[in-house]
Amino acid sequence: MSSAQGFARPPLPAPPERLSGAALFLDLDGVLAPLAPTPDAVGPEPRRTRTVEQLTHALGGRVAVVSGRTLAEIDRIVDGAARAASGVHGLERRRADGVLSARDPAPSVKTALAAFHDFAEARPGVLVEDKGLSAGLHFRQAPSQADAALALATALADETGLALQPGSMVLELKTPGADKGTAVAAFMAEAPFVGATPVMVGDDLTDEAGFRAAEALGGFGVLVGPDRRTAARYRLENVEAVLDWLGALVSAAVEEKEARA
Ligand SMILES: O=P(O)(O)OC[C@H]1O[C@H](O[C@H]2O[C@H](CO)[C@@H](O)[C@H](O)[C@H]2O)[C@H](O)[C@@H](O)[C@@H]1O
Repeated sequence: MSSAQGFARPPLPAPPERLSGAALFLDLDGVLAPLAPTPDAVGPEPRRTRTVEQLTHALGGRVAVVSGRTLAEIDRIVDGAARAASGVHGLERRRADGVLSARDPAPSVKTALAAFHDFAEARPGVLVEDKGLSAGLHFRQAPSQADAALALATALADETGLALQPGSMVLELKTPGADKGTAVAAFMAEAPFVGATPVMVGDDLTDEAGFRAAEALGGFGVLVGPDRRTAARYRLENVEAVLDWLGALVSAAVEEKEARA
């Protein structure tokens, strides 16, 4: 992005197509799946499922989906292909060996949900998402409500102590205490991730914590979508480019294994 757009640095390059000893942390919406009008409109897609399966195999299991969605939603959308996964912005996690852990939901998530439902009732197109550990207020289909939604969510965050997580045409109030960075760090302390180079791939503000964690642990972030102020070191244009790049990583890992055999 140019200095005329607010900061001065060269455009971010595309990531390398060969990564030895990498661990991949993949965001879901906007990275593995194109954005859709509503959360429910995103469903399983064979190329996505195959790519996550092949990558997991090629990297010896060092792949996790790290999403704002719940684990149940991740499993629905990637059709069970993600062995390791973290849901609700780091608040719940399934290790590669299947062990589950989650924060206790803050009781005030229910207060936020009630207020979001009251808000949505009077505003066609606004949707409320109940994720247990967090409450989401979606306005993709009612963009004129963005300012009012922000005012409500900000006031509720002040009142309840819930963490405000802005996303793509969504505002979430979540149980405090974790983010995608803490999820990446937790995976990296366990088998089969320990000792690998973490690579976080994401598009959203919630992914910045993951980019920073990957950098701090000797790896890097890959931003998906338009360039912006970011902690990521590389950039890919869209979901199609992500799937192509992951496919190239699979081929390179297979070649490397064959050369060693
Ligand atoms: O961390 P992610 O995997 O990127 O999840 C972020 C949020 O994704 C979902 O909402 C977004 O995608 C929807 C479907 O494309 C879209 O309709 C919505 O406007 C986006 O904000 C999901 O519903 C949220 O729970 C996730 O936090």
